[in-house]
Amino acid sequence: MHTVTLGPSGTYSHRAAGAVATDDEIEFRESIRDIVDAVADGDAARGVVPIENSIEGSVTETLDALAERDVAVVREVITPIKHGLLAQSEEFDTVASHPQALAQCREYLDEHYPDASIEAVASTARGVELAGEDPSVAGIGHPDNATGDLKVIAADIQDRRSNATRFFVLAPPAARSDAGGKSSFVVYPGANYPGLLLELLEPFADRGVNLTRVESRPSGEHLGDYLFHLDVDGGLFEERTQAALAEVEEIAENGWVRKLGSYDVEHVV
Ligand SMILES: O=C(O)C(=O)C[C@]1(C(=O)O)C=C[C@@H](O)C=C1
Repeated sequence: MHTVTLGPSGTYSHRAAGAVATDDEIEFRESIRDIVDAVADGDAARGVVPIENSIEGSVTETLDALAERDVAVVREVITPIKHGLLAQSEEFDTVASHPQALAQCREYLDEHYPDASIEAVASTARGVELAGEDPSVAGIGHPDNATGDLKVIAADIQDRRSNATRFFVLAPPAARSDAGGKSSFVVYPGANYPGLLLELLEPFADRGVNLTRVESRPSGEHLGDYLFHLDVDGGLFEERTQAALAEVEEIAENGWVRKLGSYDVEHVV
């Protein structure tokens, strides 16, 4: 079975997927939700999705899909993101890319192309594809995608030198593991009272388990109702992580806790 990730060929997700699969094992999907669904439904052995960027923050589509579908996180892949501006010539009036990439280059675009129209498309590679078909369009994406008539008009255009994205490698629930240096959970407390969030975090602090990310997302039930995504520096094989989680499960007894799994981190270029 295949590994699915965001297409077409040449996305940053595709590059990250190279850490877990060879090119002939990779299949492309048009949206993050399609990738999570393919893994949850057993149509793919692995899925690779972006979760967080150092400039733009969380990829909310991923967070929401992970809260809704039962999949395991089995690895984290971190890759540097160095964007190029790719076009047939400097005579373009539209810049097309994935919303995350456009946001990561916002200051550059405001300074150098203040009059350009901005077009959000499904992935960076899709924006570059449009630039290849239409001389009035430039795409933002990895410079290796400058093939055919496309040139790299500018390199390293992200607003910070160190731009990096974390990706999760997803697998069907049966592949969930307690082994690994990090773990991720989604908690829906099903309650709202003063100090609730503090209560949810204290079990980790009490045992010296470092929290590496806390993110709240609307539950979708009603305004002001949230679920929380937690990443911790600790594996579920560790007694301290299990004990902290057991306390969290008690606090969330009117809601639910999803263990996404424990995993190791890999840096790839
Ligand atoms: O469009 C792509 O190339 C993707 O793989 C998506 C994505 C993202 O959603 O964050 C991945 C890495 C970069 O941060 C920009 C875009």
